[in-house]
Amino acid sequence: MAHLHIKNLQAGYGKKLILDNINLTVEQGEMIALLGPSGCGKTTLLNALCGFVPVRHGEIFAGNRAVSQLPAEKRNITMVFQSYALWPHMTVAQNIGYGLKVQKAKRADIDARVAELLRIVKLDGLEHEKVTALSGGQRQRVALARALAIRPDVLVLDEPLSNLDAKVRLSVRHEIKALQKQLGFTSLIVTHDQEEALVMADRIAVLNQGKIEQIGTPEEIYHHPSTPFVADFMGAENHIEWPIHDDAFSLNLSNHDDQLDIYFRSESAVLSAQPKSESTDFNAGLIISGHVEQSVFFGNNYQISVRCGKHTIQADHNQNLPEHTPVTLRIPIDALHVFAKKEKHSDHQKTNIVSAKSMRMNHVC
Ligand SMILES: Nc1ncnc2c1ncn2[C@@H]1O[C@H](COP(=O)(O)OP(=O)(O)OP(=O)(O)O)[C@@H](O)[C@H]1O
Repeated sequence: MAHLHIKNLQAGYGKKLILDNINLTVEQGEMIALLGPSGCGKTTLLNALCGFVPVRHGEIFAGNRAVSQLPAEKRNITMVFQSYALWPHMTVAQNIGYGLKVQKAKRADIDARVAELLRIVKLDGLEHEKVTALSGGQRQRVALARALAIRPDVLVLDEPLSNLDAKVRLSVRHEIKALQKQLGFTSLIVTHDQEEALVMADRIAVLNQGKIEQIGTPEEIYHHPSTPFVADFMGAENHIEWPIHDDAFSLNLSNHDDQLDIYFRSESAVLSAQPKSESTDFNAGLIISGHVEQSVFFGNNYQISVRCGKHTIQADHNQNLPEHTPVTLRIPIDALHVFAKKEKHSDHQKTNIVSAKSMRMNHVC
């Protein structure tokens, strides 16, 4: 399969501009997940690639072909839809072979390709079934096989797993990933499930309001978010603005003038069920004192809501704690996502955590 190159792409509906200056390269055989909140433009981007939404500006290259002015059927970019979009009156084999039939391929070639794909998606034996007789997971495999049958340059998948129940979803997720590695298809997958993106994608592009905020490997996006939006979206749900005039919070910083936004995950907060004391190591990161407001069981641990002055901080803990228990939280410097606030009307700037760590700790707030 070919690689995909999207250059300065703008697209929208009527006068409404939805995608603004999208630049993205998907390498041959790579899977990129488009991740972002509802309405940020993920589906619009897939539709623009497939030719269902016109491109206003910019260019799309699939392989070395400029395709953005071609009609949908000439682009060789195929979509797997959330709702499967199978023909209900056709059998599994007829659905899979449909695209080849439209292309007027020879009967024998269609049969051979259909048989190959039935094997690949593990549906052999079901070729004569009506698709209405299949489970959701099986239908999605038919949809995938149908999309792959025509050997597209690029495969795009729009929330392909969201109609499946949780258990089937996990297995189909792994099947698609394994197929992608085995067949080496170039693909873009839309999801708003962050775990799905982390597990399936080679790289993740996080979209916010029609723009790409960050592109990187799952590890980069998870551990090194480059903007407050990405940090928050990827699960660093605790947010404080620094400086904070509250004795419950202590953080040693060398530069007292910094205006910072600090994000961290509940899993990074180390909780001890005792109040802050003389023996607390204030150089050990962000130290927060408070009391338990709520404790919720999550299976492998408890999520504890800790009231700290005006803030409520979420921390994971291995034990249930009664309401009002005094606690101290420690968040290591490495686990803090720190962003310097810039002038009004300009963006945040990522502050290098490593340099924050190496700062001389000379001030306890
Ligand atoms: N056919 C349409 N006509 C006008 N506006 C549309 C149309 N389709 C989508 N939009 C608008 O475009 C914006 C982006 O929609 P899009 O479906 O691309 O978002 P999304 O990120 O895929 O959202 P979701 O995760 O909810 O599917 C939204 O504001 C939406 O209301």
